[in-house]
Amino acid sequence: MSRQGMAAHTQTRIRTDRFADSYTLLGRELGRGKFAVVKKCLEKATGREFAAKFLRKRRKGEDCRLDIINEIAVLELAARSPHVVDLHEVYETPAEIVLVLECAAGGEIFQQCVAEQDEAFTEQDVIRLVRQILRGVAFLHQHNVVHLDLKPQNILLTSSSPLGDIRIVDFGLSRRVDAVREVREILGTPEYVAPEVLSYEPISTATDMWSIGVLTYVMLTGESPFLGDTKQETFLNISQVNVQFPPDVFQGISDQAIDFIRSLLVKNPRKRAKAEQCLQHPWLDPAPAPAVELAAPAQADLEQAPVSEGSSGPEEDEELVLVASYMMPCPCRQLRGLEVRETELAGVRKPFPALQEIAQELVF
Ligand SMILES: Nc1ncnc2c1ncn2[C@@H]1O[C@H](COP(=O)(O)OP(=O)(O)OP(=O)(O)O)[C@@H](O)[C@H]1O
Repeated sequence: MSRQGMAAHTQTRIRTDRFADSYTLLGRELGRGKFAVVKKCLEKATGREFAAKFLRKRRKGEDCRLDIINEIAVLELAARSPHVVDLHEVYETPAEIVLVLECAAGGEIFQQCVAEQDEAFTEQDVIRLVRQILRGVAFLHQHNVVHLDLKPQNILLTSSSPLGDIRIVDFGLSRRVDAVREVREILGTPEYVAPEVLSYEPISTATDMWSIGVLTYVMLTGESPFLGDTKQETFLNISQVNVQFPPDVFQGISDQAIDFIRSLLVKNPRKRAKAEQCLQHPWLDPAPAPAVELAAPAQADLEQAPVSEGSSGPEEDEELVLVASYMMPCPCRQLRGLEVRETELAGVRKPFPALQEIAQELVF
């Protein structure tokens, strides 16, 4: 893998004492990727729960320690964003590096993306969560870092019921964009990669924005817009921007949501909306209601205002106000599980696959 755009240093002290002396592993795995397994653990000294990500240093016969150092450096840089998972500690053994991360107990948003109607996200949920994803990604982009693997499996929740807040994870493919001149290999997960990645054109912050367009489509409908029966079909759909918004699939979803997705699924990266612009899209940032004279609330009322369980700070308080201004009901999943839609692309595109069918592989 190209090392262009990768950080070579970290600030976190890398501990070489035994992880097991300070942490107890709990229960089953939280998840796994190609070269890592993530397990819940308890810090003995504090009783706090964390997620330990055990990363193999040797992969396919190659020493990949520097890839992990880059992942750590990006997590350090993003420590000030509340929407990126926190890095607590790092351990190293001869074979592995262990990242002790904040535990995002609500799991992957993927579960809700493919859930039945009752448990699936409503449009209001998606608005709140996409706003948080954009804030996290805008933070990275302001620091010239691209994630390059944004997909529902890498967007976690602090809690699932009640629906908590977003934590972005897996910075294994992240790069500094100012240092990347060309990409010699195709990075990312097939369904979410941008056309420029497939045509070996330069990657940029816009590459993540494409993935956010795909992600939003999946969060709202449970369907993957470009997924074909084969990787080749998926790539063809992406490079031709073969995207449909069938009325049955989008029943009950606002036109503004579709407009938002369209602003991101644009072939020319320069014409794609940027993270900061997206945050101002009317779908996410409705124009303020005409000024109405409201009686100022009494101080006592302010002090007793209820706090949302999913709230993690002043930013979420602001969101409560915005969410309250969206009153449109949205039965996003009315047609979930019914027939596959018939479109011109019926032979090419297929509905979102079941969890176990997802190939979480890199493309080379
Ligand atoms: N901090 C966390 N809290 C809870 N679960 C987590 C956390 N970090 C990762 N996971 C779970 O573990 C899975 C794998 O983690 P991650 O994507 O970081 O591994 P990876 O090996 O880098 O993956 P990939 O092969 O897709 O690049 C995630 O999809 C998620 O389900």
